[in-house]
Amino acid sequence: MSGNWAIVPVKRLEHAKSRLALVLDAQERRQLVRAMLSDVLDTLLRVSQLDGIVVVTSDGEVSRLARQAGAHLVPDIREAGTNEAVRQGLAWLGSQQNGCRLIMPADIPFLTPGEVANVISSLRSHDVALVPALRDGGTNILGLRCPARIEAAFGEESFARHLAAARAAAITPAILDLDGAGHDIDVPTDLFHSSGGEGGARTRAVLSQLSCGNPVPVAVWMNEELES
Ligand SMILES: Nc1nc2c(ncn2[C@@H]2O[C@H](COP(=O)(O)OP(=O)(O)OP(=O)(O)O)[C@@H](O)[C@H]2O)c(=O)[nH]1
Ligand SMILES: O=C(O)[C@H](O)COP(=O)(O)O
Repeated sequence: MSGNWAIVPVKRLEHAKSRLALVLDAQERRQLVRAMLSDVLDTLLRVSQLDGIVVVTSDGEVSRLARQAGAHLVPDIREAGTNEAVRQGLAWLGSQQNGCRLIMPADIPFLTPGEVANVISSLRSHDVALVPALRDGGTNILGLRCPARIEAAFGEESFARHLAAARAAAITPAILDLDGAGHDIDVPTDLFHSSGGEGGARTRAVLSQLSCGNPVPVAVWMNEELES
């Protein structure tokens, strides 16, 4: 056993992707979150260096998806945001002296098995690994070698916060700029920038359907955005 685990916090579907409400209705947002989560779990299952995946959620549908994918479920009894959910996942795994924890949001569908393996490898020589979001100052993967020496600080500009926390602990983090893992889908323009490469089959299918099946709202938004 490697002691390497992934932790994926997922909020209730009815609250997910609120920043996409401008262009996608509730059903479309649910459909997109399900596709992205399924792509992330499929990718993680293909990483032989991982012992398992923990999904932290209070949503019944997400729980079913996670179980079908072979993930371990931790009920989110607090529903108090990403960092509290991560803490519940870390607590369930318990502290250990070997291995690592890879913490990531459910909205990075273009993640690849090779990228995950690279993050795990980097934690052989670093206590912390960070994969920045390509666009918004977020952290798309927080890697922690066990026992963890810094805490999750997800949220606005989280990459800078994780960097500062590492430095405060006299840690030089590994920083991995990754095309797949770095692309999260949060705001409407992210819907149009699906990166090339492998991964994200379900998400790409949903995105193409949304752009084909619902051109008006998105086109109107994009047009207004481009004109503003
Ligand atoms: N279990 C759990 N996961 C959460 C919670 N809040 C956020 N998350 C998850 O943490 C990750 C980052 O979440 P956010 O970016 O804040 O939420 P989002 O649904 O992706 O997007 P917005 O609603 O537009 O902010 C995503 O995987 C979320 O599903 C929570 O209270 N509980
Ligand atoms: O850095 C973070 O908080 C997570 O990656 C989520 O960021 P997001 O709100 O940009 O999805």
